[in-house]
Amino acid sequence: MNNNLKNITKTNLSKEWARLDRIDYDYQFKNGDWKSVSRECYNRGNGAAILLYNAKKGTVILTRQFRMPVYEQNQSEGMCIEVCAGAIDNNDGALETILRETEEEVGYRINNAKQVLSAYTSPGALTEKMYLFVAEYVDEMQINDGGGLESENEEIEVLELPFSKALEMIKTEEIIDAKTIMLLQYAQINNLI
Ligand SMILES: Nc1nc2c(ncn2[C@@H]2O[C@H](COP(=O)(O)OP(=O)(O)O[C@H]3O[C@H](CO)[C@@H](O)[C@H](O)[C@@H]3O)[C@@H](O)[C@H]2O)c(=O)[nH]1
Ligand SMILES: [Mg+2]
Repeated sequence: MNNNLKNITKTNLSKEWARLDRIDYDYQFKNGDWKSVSRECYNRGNGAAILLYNAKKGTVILTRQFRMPVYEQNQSEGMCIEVCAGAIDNNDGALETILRETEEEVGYRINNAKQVLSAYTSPGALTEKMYLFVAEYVDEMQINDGGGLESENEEIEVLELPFSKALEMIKTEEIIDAKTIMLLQYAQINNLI
C-alpha cells in the first residue's frame, strides 16, 4: 500500500506522561524523487467525547475547566468550554470510557450513547483519534454534581445551556474547542434538538 515509504525509524525524545517520538522516513514524491523526512509525533492515546442533549428542554450539557495548553496560547482563553471528554485507557473501549467520564465529569448516568463521528484532532502532530458520541439525557439521570476526580486534579464546572445559546457561543468564539464545535454542529445539521 505504501510503496512510497521506507526506512522508518523511531527515536524517543520524551516519555513522561505521554510519548514524544521523532520518526524519520524516506518518502517518494510524485515526481519519483525519494527524500528523507522527519516528523515529531506526540502519542497520548486516543479519546472519547460526548454531547449530552435534551430535545424536550432544548438544552445541552457542557463543561468548563482550566486547560494549560490553551492558556499558553492565549491567557484569556484558558478556561475552556467543552463537551464531556476523556482519554481512553489502554484496555477500555471508547463507549465504556465515555459512559464513565459522563458520570465522573458531569454526574449523569446514561446507559448508552451513539458514536456519530471519529476524528484525528491534529493529524500533523498528534497520533490521537477521537470518537465522538451523542446521547439524550433527562434530569432523572443525574446521580451527582460531577466535577471530575480530585485525585486527578480535575475541577470541572458543569454547564446546562440552551442549544441556541451554545451555537451562538461558537459564533462569538466563547466555544473554541474543535470536538465541541463538531458535535454541536452535528446536532444542528441532523436536527437532534
Ligand atoms: N501528570 C500529568 N497528568 C496529566 C497530563 N495530561 C493529562 N493528565 C491527567 O489525565 C487526566 C485526563 O483526564 P481525562 O478527562 O481522561 O482527559 P481530558 O484531559 O479531558 O482529555 C480529553 O480531551 C482532550 C482534549 O480534547 C483529548 O486530547 C483527550 O484525548 C481526551 O479526550 C487529567 O485530569 C490529568 O489528571 C500530563 O501531561 N501530566
Ligand atoms: Mg476530561
